[in-house]
Amino acid sequence: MLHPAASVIRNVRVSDGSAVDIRIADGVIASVEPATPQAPSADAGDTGLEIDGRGMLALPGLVNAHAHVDKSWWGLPWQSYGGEGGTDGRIRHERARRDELGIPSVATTAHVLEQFVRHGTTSIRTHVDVDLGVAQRGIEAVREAVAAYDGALQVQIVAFPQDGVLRRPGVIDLLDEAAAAGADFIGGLDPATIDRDPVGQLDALFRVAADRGVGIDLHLHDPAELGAFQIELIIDRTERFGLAGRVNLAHGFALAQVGASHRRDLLQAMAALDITMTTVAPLRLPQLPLHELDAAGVRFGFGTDGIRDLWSPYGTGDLLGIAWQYARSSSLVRDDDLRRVVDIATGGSAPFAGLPVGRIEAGSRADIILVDAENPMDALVRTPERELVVGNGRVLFQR
Ligand SMILES: O=c1cc[nH]c(=O)[nH]1
Repeated sequence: MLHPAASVIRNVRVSDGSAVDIRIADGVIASVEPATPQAPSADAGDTGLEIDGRGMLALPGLVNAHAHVDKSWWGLPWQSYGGEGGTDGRIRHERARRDELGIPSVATTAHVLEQFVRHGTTSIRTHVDVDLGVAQRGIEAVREAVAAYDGALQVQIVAFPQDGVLRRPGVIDLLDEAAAAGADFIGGLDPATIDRDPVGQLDALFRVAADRGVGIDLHLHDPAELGAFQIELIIDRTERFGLAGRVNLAHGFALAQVGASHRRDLLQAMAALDITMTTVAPLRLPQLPLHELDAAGVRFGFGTDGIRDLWSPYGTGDLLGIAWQYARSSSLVRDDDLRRVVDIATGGSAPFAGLPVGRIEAGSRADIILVDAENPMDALVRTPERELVVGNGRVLFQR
């Protein structure tokens, strides 16, 4: 894939409203200077493209902190959902149909990455199914699809036991193998309702993570008190296995469903161990409360979840759209809150994803998007098209 380098993006506005030129060298922002009237040359020259930003708003690249890039049918004809509901119903549907669709594959993963990129995502944490059917095949396909970006797209891999851990003997060994082979995290899934053995699943996962020196990023859909009980088990093990700062709770619906005082206790304990969260801002459920997470110091990021896959046909790959959904369904209207949501979406509070914080400032990785918007709040509430997407100083998409 040809992604030409950019040497300067002239005449863009940054979040304080000032007009600047952003100079880029070796994938990094070299300087942010007051805009000069100079006309850009269309020629890439030796150092890279000079791009006219036409007064648009520059934001750091979006961070998609919870994705499933391995399991989409994007690029294939429409696939009608024919499975049952619920987590286990969707798992069975996926396993019944993925082989006939050639999932996982490099080609379908490449389609998903392309959708993320054209919507401004430059960093991704993706869960990738590891189970008795596909073993490490999904991870291999994802690595190959990502390699086409030659470092312009940052991707972390979570080896994800979508089909369960203890109920499928052999899966824990596959997770161990994935961790030994370089997966950044191992995942887990509803230890109580999928394996029906929360202590057993969590002990097994924490042992592998501690032995292999990787983190844990665990899907927890289980609701209310059942979910909260498992969060307590996770907190306890994070401390005992010495994994502070390396554990993420994906979804964690329970946190928004238990009573305020129980939530406060959980958040305090999570913050003390830097247990982070990712949310896909589910429409039908209460959102993670922004002010309470911020007050406790629990960092969180947004994700798209899987898009157009055998779990659900929904999803466009627009992470800013997920941030919009979160803000809107949390009834956030004040500028400070809207700015904070944009800050989270652009990675301001997601270094937990092991990714550099996105900033439009000298020294930051040159992950930059341009949108035709007045300011970050306007960009969030209108989610305008992404006009330009630059990753690691290279032009990944231009409208
Ligand atoms: O467990 C889950 C949840 C959403 N999407 C998935 O692929 N798996």
